[in-house]
Amino acid sequence: MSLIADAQSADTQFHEVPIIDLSQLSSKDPDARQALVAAIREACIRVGFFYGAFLVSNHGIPEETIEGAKEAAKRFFSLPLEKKMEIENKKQPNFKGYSPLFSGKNDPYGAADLQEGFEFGWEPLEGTTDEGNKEYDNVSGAMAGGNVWPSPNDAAGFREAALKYYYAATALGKTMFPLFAQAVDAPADFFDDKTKHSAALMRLIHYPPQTGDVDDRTMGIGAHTDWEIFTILWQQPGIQALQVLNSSNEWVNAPPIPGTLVINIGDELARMTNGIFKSTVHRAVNRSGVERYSIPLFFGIDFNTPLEPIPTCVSAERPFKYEIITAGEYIKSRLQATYNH
Ligand SMILES: O=C(O)CCC(=O)C(=O)O
Ligand SMILES: [Fe+2]
Repeated sequence: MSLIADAQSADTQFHEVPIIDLSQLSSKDPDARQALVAAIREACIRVGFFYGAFLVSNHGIPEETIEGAKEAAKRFFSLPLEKKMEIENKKQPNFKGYSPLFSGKNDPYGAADLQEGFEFGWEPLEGTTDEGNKEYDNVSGAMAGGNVWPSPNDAAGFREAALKYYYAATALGKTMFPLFAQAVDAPADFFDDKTKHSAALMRLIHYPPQTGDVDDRTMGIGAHTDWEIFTILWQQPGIQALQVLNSSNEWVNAPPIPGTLVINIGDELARMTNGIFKSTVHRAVNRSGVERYSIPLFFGIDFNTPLEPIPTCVSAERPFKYEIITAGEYIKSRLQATYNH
């Protein structure tokens, strides 16, 4: 069946987030590849979220890299507020840096978010090679501007640990673009010329425990969709916080599952697929009584690239329904709406 016919006949109800085994991510076996592409297509049409499971192989983000980033985040967030505010995101043209508690409001109809975060994009790390990213250009367009970091005197090793995770997660992400392309019947290399510069933004998030006398409306992150092509999310083991909205407006829990990462579609890919792939609403609330950390990597197409339709996703009966703007213009407008509320 064609992609559009598949999308029209799909049952878009779900009561759990599907698990897809990505161990065969780089397999050259055509049958294994086809099965994987079909599973991704089905999950992205129906749910917009899946757990990428790595039952046989590791996902390429070593446990010590995850642990290093989480520990670095812990140390950074425990700094005095005035230190963190020196690199406040609102002082930067592209909202990189630190966002304090209640500074973001992801759900315009909800309360401000009970979380603090630190956001950054690609930059080289001395003494390592990151071959895929040599052409990176962060000087032009809507998202121009580099990263800001806490002083090494305050947060020794923070930048190194954060960038190490970033490289591992973007390397994994690069292997996923061909899958998403094939899942919409586009050539496997469809995203290659649109992802030369790693327009991936990584966020370290700290959710204080939300206990006692708290407003029911308060969320760690209010109901929202992500903005890029897809997100790779690491969530702290053992704590239920993330929830995904189904088409009956019920919140479906997406607890952490060991050996998996959560992968979800963002608005850029929903737009490029003309709504065939879902950018699904989700939220997180930490009522566990203990601190929670999570690390999303939001992997978009290059900021100066327009969000144009993928040809297989439009037809005479299904014309493109979005205004064409660049990825950078889109991301910048979402950042402004979230932090200048
Ligand atoms: O912390 C989580 O589990 C979700 C975070 C999230 O949805 C986001 O930052 O966009
Ligand atoms: Fe999100």
